[in-house]
Formats: sequence, C-alpha cells, structure tokens
Amino acid sequence: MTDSIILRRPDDWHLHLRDGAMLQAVAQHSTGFGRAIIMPNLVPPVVTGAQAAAYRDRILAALPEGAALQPQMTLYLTDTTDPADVVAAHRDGIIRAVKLYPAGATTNSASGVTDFDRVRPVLEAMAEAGIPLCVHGEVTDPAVDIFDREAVFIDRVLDPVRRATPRLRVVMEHITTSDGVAYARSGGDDLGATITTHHLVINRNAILAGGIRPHYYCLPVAKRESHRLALREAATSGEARFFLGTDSAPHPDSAKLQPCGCAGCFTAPNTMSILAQVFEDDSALDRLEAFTSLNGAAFYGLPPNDDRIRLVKRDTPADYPASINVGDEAVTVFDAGFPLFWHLEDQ
Ligand SMILES: NC(=O)N[C@@H](CC(=O)O)C(=O)O
Ligand SMILES: [Zn+2]
Ligand SMILES: [Zn+2]
Repeated sequence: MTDSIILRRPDDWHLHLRDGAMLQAVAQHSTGFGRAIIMPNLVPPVVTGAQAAAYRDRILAALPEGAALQPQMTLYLTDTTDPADVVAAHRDGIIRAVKLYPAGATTNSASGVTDFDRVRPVLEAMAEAGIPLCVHGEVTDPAVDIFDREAVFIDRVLDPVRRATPRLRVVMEHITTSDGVAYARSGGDDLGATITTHHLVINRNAILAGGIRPHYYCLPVAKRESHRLALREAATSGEARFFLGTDSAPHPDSAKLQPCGCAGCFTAPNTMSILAQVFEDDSALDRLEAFTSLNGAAFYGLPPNDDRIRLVKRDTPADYPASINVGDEAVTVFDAGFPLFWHLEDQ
C-alpha cells in the first residue's frame, strides 16, 4: 500500500547555511523549502544591511539552478546596532527579521547582546516598523542549570522585554520546554515559536545513551521526555503560533568530535521525512501542512507558497546519506533513530 500526502511547499523559519565551502555543500539540501530565515551567526556575524545583502547574494549563487529556496535574511543584534540601518534594511526588502543572541549563549554568539537596555532603541524602532525579533531564549548565567536556562530566560528577560516594548513581534526560536510552549500560548498573534525537527524526536537521554553522542548535542540542549512530549503536542496541534524552524546547523565532524565539541544538528536533508513520521505517529498528518507550510508564513505576513510537495510512504526507507562531504571534512546528518519510510518528492 502506498500512502501519499500533498502539502504546500514548506518553509524553514530557522536555518544555518553558513558561508564558503560549507554553504556550497549544504545549500542544495534545503532546496525542498520555499522561504528560509537565514541565521546571521557567521564569523564575523552579519550585522549591517549591506552585509546581509552581500550574504544573500552568496547564498543565491550557491543554490542550484531553479531551486525554490528564497533566503530571508536577518541581522545579528549587537549592543551597537544602529536602529536606522535596521529599519532601512527592512524597508529595502533586504531583511525579514532581527536575531537576538544573548552574548555567549550558543555557537558564534560572542558578539551578542550583553545589556538589554542598550538595544531598547532598536527594539522600539522594530516594533514601530513591524520587524520581528527572533530570539535565542537562554540565559547565559553559568550559575543557572543548563536545563533551566530557557525557563529562566522567559522570566528574567523575554517577558520583561515584551512588556517594555508591547508591540514588538517576537519569535521564540527553537523552544525546548513545556515552559516555552506555555509562554508562547500566553501571547497574542504578536508571539510565535519555532520548533525544530530534532527536539520532536530526541530527549536528553539521546546525548548520553551508552556514551557521549555529540551529534545529538545542540543548543538549547534537549530536555527530559515530558518536555519533548509537550513540544510534540504543540507542533501537532495545528495552532497558528507554532511553526517549523529546523535549526539545521551543520558543523564538520572535526568540530563536533572534540573534548569540547560544538552544538548543532544537521537536519536539512531528512527533515520532511522525519516530520511526516512524527505527525503520522501522533495521528496528526492532517496538521503537518499547518506546521510546515502555513503557520510560519502567516506569522511573517506572507502568503503560503503556491507550489506543492508530495510525501509518499513506501515499503523501503528513504536513502539519506549518513554524512555529506565538505572538502576533506564530513558533516554528519541527523539520525532520527527510526527508518524513514516517507519519501519527499517535488511536485
Ligand atoms: N542550535 C545549535 O546548537 N547551534 C546553532 C546555533 C543556535 O541556533 O543556537 C549553530 O549555529 O550551530
Ligand atoms: Zn539558537
Ligand atoms: Zn540556530
């Protein structure tokens, strides 16, 4: 028996494409998506409209001919970001959003915000112009347990920032806890939340299953099972505030497999196959399209993509590589731990 479903082409509202040789290698793996919000945490980060425009050109040049992917650029908010540059970059159609990394919270975040009072004028200007703020929501205080950093961020930072700038549109990026789900639900249509593929699949045990498994280490780190179940319930609910941001974050194995390995899971190649299985397992295949193709576009004030993809369930698993090559390096593809019977086909 062959099952098949047709969806509006999905969008990826949180994607790391990197630059240089890595960009050349990974861009082709996101071409099943329509729009993708491109993360600005390059080294050095993308902080001005001019840099975002140049980066967009490099991405477009790296995409195969005819690829559907339309990069939606972001600026990396720093303590010294100029509100006028942000507003102008948005007005000129260069950027879709601005990204907030608390300094030191995650990979390549050293230039992030250290003092929220200093960025208040930028946030005010963004609220005025309707520019969304995408937030990596973790406190960096080493005294706070790593598994609590999202919940503490919501109380100490996110809620105060939203109260101080009431019209600011905010995306809680890659939520990992039931606290994140609950806070997202407490907002109006000014508040959205992305959920990654991998956080729907793994809990924190995966990182320490019989030994240290660096390919399951990402930030925010996966939490206990009850949180994963809360994320599954949110993603499969169909609620408009929850949408897909894969947070596909490729790193060479030489950077992951270290005494202090870096954070990130590379999920671009097999995300749609994994998600179809997740939604089928939760009897929610009819809500997959809302999560991958409708809700995010609506949050960003965009129409859904016109074209469609087909997912076909076959008796034999889809054949995804365990890793891809970037020059002499391997980049390991996220292993969901179950066979992927749903095959992605472009319409
Ligand atoms: N998610 C990750 O674990 N890593 C991301 C950064 C991020 O999104 O926080 C990366 O850039 O590698
Ligand atoms: Zn992040
Ligand atoms: Zn990310």
